[in-house]
Amino acid sequence: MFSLASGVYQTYMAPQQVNVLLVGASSVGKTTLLERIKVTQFQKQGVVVLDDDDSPFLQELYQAEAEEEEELQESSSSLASPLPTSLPGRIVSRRRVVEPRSDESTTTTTTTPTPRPKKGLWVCPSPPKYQNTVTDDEEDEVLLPDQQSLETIDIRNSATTTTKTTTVSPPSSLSPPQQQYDLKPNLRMLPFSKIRPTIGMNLGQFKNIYGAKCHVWDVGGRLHDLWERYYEDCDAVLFVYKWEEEDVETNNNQNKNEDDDDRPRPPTRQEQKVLLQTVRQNIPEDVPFLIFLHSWQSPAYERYTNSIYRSTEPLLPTLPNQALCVGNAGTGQGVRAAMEWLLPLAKQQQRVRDKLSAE
Ligand SMILES: Nc1nc2c(ncn2[C@@H]2O[C@H](COP(=O)(O)OP(=O)(O)OP(=O)(O)O)[C@@H](O)[C@H]2O)c(=O)[nH]1
Ligand SMILES: [Mg+2]
Repeated sequence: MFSLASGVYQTYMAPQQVNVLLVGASSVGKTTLLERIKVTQFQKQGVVVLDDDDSPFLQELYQAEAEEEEELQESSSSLASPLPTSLPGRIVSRRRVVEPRSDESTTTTTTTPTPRPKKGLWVCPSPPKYQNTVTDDEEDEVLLPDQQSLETIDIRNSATTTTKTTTVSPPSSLSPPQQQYDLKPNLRMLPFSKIRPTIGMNLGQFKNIYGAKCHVWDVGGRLHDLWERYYEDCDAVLFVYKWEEEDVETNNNQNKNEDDDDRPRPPTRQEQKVLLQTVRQNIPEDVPFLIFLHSWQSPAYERYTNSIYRSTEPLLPTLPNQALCVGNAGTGQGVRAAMEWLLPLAKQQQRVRDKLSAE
């Protein structure tokens, strides 16, 4: 009887499981991003994925795009006009955006008609709610800091070899000093010094983010030959691309952290692009694909957002389920926005796939 009940639960009521493949070159901050996701406050309910051009949220995006273009025009005449500092993350996607549930403050209707983006790309500023919005008190999906664990699986031998390392709550003096975004109450991210190069794979398991049980596979950059083992089973891809103003070829020495001798040198733009193309070519178009432009210079990041988009134009989305998001794993900037784009869409696409295969 129990097995019948659990079968019914698994089939009809259990949250959908979404497998997210987290890849990118070595030392670009994938594991740091995973650690950030662990301490980020996400919504538990699902959000609705919309295609509808007339949604209030989209109207808001169009408005933001129009304002940004105006700003750009102004800034071309006066050079030093920084972007507003209130945008913790941005998403550019070709087609879909996520519509928060109606109780969210972002669904404000605009009375005046707003022009559409001219570039054919949607620039999505994170709604104001992303600014340190720690509102949900329920804390059941992420382990407390002193229980945090990083499950490392050695994929070179087989998936059966599993080692588990337990990490301890970091002393406050070690935590990154910058402003933190969307941090869960009473949690702190693992300090950078505790994040070591990944030899194998780290698995992050989340009980409920946007109504989905989420598994994040963080696969080490130096083992990129083995990434293909994961392509078939993933429902979404999070590709971390480290963005810097200058290519590392010209400032490699500045990039090297002290006591990081076991780390490979940071990848060049060209190396990252080749990797990105390789992964992109192997992932079907219907699988949501988010490029997370990881900008380490968080405080100056708002000032550079536009130049980031311009200098990374070849990365801009060309496929329907692809998006580009600028963020920072160290501070959490843009992380919530990225997951809010990725997970609901992954859930939706998974349902479409299941339906098609059942027919
Ligand atoms: N200042 C700063 N440093 C960061 C940030 N993210 C990562 N780092 C540093 O970069 C190092 C490498 O980050 P990881 O997350 O281990 O990189 P990775 O992509 O997982 O690398 P592999 O596991 O080798 O593939 C960390 O130990 C940090 O010291 C960031 O947002 N800001
Ligand atoms: Mg790693």
